[in-house]
Parts: sequence; C-alpha cells; structure tokens
Amino acid sequence: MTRTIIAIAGASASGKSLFSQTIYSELVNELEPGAIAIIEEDAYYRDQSHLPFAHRTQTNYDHPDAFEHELMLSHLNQLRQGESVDVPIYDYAQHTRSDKTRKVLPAKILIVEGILLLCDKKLCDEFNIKVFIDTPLDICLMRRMKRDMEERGRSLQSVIEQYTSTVRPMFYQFIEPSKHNSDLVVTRGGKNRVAIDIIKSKIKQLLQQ
Ligand SMILES: Nc1ncnc2c1ncn2[C@@H]1O[C@H](COP(=O)(O)OP(=O)(O)O)[C@@H](O)[C@H]1O
Ligand SMILES: Nc1ccn([C@@H]2O[C@H](COP(=O)(O)O)[C@@H](O)[C@H]2O)c(=O)n1
Repeated sequence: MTRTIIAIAGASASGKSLFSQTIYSELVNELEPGAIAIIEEDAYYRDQSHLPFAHRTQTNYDHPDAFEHELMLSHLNQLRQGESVDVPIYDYAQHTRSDKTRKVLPAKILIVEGILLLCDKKLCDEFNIKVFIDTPLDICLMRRMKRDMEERGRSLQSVIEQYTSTVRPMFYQFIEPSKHNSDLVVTRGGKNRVAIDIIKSKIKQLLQQ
C-alpha cells in the first residue's frame, strides 16, 4: 500500500498546528476510518526526566539536538510498513516527556508538523509533500507570548528571555533556511483557506489512486 507523509514546518507559533489540525479535523469524518493520522515533532523532544528541573529550563529547545529525530524516523518507517507506534506525549510545563504515550495507527495519509522537520535530511527524505508556513516573526512572537502563558505554564519574562536567547537566533540559523527545502510556502498560516483546501484536495486525490 502506498502511504503519503505530509510535513508541515515553520516557526514556533506560525500556525502549523492550526493548519494541520484544520485539515485533519475537516477530513477525518469524511474519509474511511484510519485513512489519516497526525503526529507532532514536539512529541520527540528528548526525555530529560533524569535532569533537575532547573537544568531542563536551560535547554535550547530550538536546536536540532533537542529532538530525538532518530526515534521519529524509526516511527515513520514502522508506520510506512503498516505497524502502529507509541508516540511519546510531551509535557511543556515539566520540560520533559510525560510517562504516557499515544498509539498511532498506520494511516494512508500521515501529517507531521514541527519547527525543524525540514532541517533534517534523513527526515526530509521521508516526506512526500513538504509545506512551510511563512508567518512574520513579530506575529509569531505575539501568539507565542499568549499561548505559552495560557497553555504552557510560562511567565512573560521567561517567554521574552527564551525568545531572545534561543528561539529567534535558532529560527534564523535553522528554520528560515529550511524553507528552501519545502515544496509549498503558505502565507497567513492556520487560516489560509485556499492553502487548506488545496492540501485537502490533494489528499483526496491520493486516496483515490
Ligand atoms: N492565522 C491565524 N490567525 C490568528 N491566530 C492564529 C492563526 N494561526 C494560529 N493562530 C493562533 O496562534 C497560536 C499558535 O498557533 P499554532 O497553530 O499552535 O502554532 P504552531 O503550531 O506553529 O506553534 C494558537 O493560539 C493559534 O490558535
Ligand atoms: N520544554 C520546551 C519544549 C519546547 N519549547 C518550545 O516549543 C517550540 C516548538 O513548539 P511549537 O508548538 O511552538 O512549534 C520551540 O520553539 C521551543 O522553544 C519550550 O518552550 N519548552
């Protein structure tokens, strides 16, 4: 069976999750059961439970080394071969993996979303369609402040410090250059209706083949 992996990359808070979840939720009930699944790169942040909490707050979470991409790659290979996988569930407040996992079944269409997906050559080789969500960084920062304070247990000061020391520099070093590895660049992120409809049509076309 042919399986298609669609990568959605872009800056933190650019709208990757909203874009991916919109496509997924609008299709999931329309398609045959198990046709589409979704995985977040964030689930593959390295486990840091062996480190004291204070150390975990100092990790550079925007550098490729923060991710266990080898595990993600191995999961993508297993899914391609029709096997289900147990994807870690990440805890942003604790800066480490939780002790829970989520079972993902091998779907014909797999959407993966994350900041550094298109920086990794081995991962890139696994993706059949590569999308980059291109949102101005000042808008991303405003969204991130709100989200991290409301949903990820952060203070305003910690968001600003982390943004200045790692998030912004790593964006320019790794994420922005990876835009050139994409097939499609999407402006206006999670609410670009035309782009969402184009990807949905492509998915339906792939499922008819
Ligand atoms: N086009 C948009 N307009 C307004 N808010 C948006 C838009 N795209 C995303 N958001 C909001 O910004 C925040 C970050 O978006 P999210 O999709 O989680 O980003 P990412 O997955 O890239 O980190 C969320 O609260 C989301 O609802
Ligand atoms: N413990 C952590 C782990 C990650 N982050 C930040 O998450 C961002 C990636 O997730 P998005 O949903 O925003 O794409 C990344 O920029 C990391 O800085 C964190 O703050 N703490």
